Amino acid sequence: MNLAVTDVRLTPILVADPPLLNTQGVHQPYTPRLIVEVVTADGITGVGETYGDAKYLELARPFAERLKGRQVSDLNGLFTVADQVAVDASRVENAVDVGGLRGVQTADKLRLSVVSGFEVACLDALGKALGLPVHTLLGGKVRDAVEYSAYLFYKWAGHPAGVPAEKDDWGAAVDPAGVVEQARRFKERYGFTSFKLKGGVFPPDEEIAAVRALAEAFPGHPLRLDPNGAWSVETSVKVARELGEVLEYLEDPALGTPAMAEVAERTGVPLATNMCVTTFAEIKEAFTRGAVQVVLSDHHYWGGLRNTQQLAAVCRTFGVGVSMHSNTHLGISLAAMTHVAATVPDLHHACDSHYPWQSEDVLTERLTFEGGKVAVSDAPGLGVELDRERLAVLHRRWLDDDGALRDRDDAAAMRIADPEWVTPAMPRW
Ligand SMILES: O=C([O-])C(=O)C[C@H](O)[C@@H](O)C(=O)[O-]
Ligand SMILES: [Mg+2]
Repeated sequence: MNLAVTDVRLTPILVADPPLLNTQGVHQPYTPRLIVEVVTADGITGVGETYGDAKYLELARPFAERLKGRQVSDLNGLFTVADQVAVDASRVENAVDVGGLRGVQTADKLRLSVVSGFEVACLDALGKALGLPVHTLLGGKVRDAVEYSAYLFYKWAGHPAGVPAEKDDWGAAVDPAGVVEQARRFKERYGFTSFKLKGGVFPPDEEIAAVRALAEAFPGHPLRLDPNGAWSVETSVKVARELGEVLEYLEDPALGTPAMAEVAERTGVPLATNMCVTTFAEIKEAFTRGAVQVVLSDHHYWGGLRNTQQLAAVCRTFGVGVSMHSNTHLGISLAAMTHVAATVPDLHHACDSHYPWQSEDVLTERLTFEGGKVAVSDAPGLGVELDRERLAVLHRRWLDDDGALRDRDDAAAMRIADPEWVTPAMPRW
């Protein structure tokens, strides 16, 4: 068996995205992703996926060159390769990514996001070479299916008139009734029983009303609200007190560890985060101050599946829960999340996934949710197959773009509907 990497293919693509609202603005009609393929000397191809914005591509290209000749089994070596890839200082100057939706932005974190795409591709190739599923390479699954939550968004029925976009059949959701209707559809279509509402879009009282409406429509179902740090400590405390009884947890109500610690202390409502703890370096302060009770790992920016397992071990040590965060992603990443989540013993919260919002994929067969769960594949590797024709179509879209969509910019998309829109200063409320 020859596990040497002989070729690496990087394919940036643009995938359709509905007009989902968040505190920064609204999703653009197409969003960038990067598909990574690693080919071994034996002709086995492994696939991975990560962010596709220009700054990730810039790093992925020299990374791919350095990977050639290395073994797909040399997973630790991926971090050595990452250290050799220079990050342009201007890429980390703003200190936050996508207006903070992915937490702090550092050179290391950019590198880790790139590593994750290659790590998943190497694990897929290694698993195919050995005839073993990725979860076995990670030590073995402890469950046969992974539970996901419905990721509810306030949304418009369509992107602004005149903007080229794909249509979606979810309709609008801009008030409590719309949110409940969306949740019903999520339940009907996928069987989800946990619901997360992306907040920070409307004044807190409107979002409180939406969560109350969900609690009434789905009694006993776990509910979460995530305003992406849009609230002050006082507002967070008020919302936490009003919704404490019905929330499984409140996600990133306020920005930063000190603010989160104060909210946690004053309310006792469990707080989750994918914003204030996004790197190992941020753990110590947050955990010792009791600022977060659940860390939402994202294998993309934590540096892959094995780093996610390490994060889970640290969380376990401190008695902090762990679950999975999601940005827009395709089936390769859902498969990767499912494999790693299957190996985490104490996963007590349904994971987040944007996947139901993605009508397009690069797989021959979409992954499916049954009863809100994705079955853990026992096929070699990730258990997914790339659809080259679809990949080519979505890559063509990326090639044809003038650059406006190659970097995610929710504020720019919002300005098309509202030319006065400026990214809100935080806290917004
Ligand atoms: O849980 C979160 O904070 C996210 O999923 C961040 C995402 O960027 C989400 O807000 C989005 O896609 O609008
Ligand atoms: Mg979040």
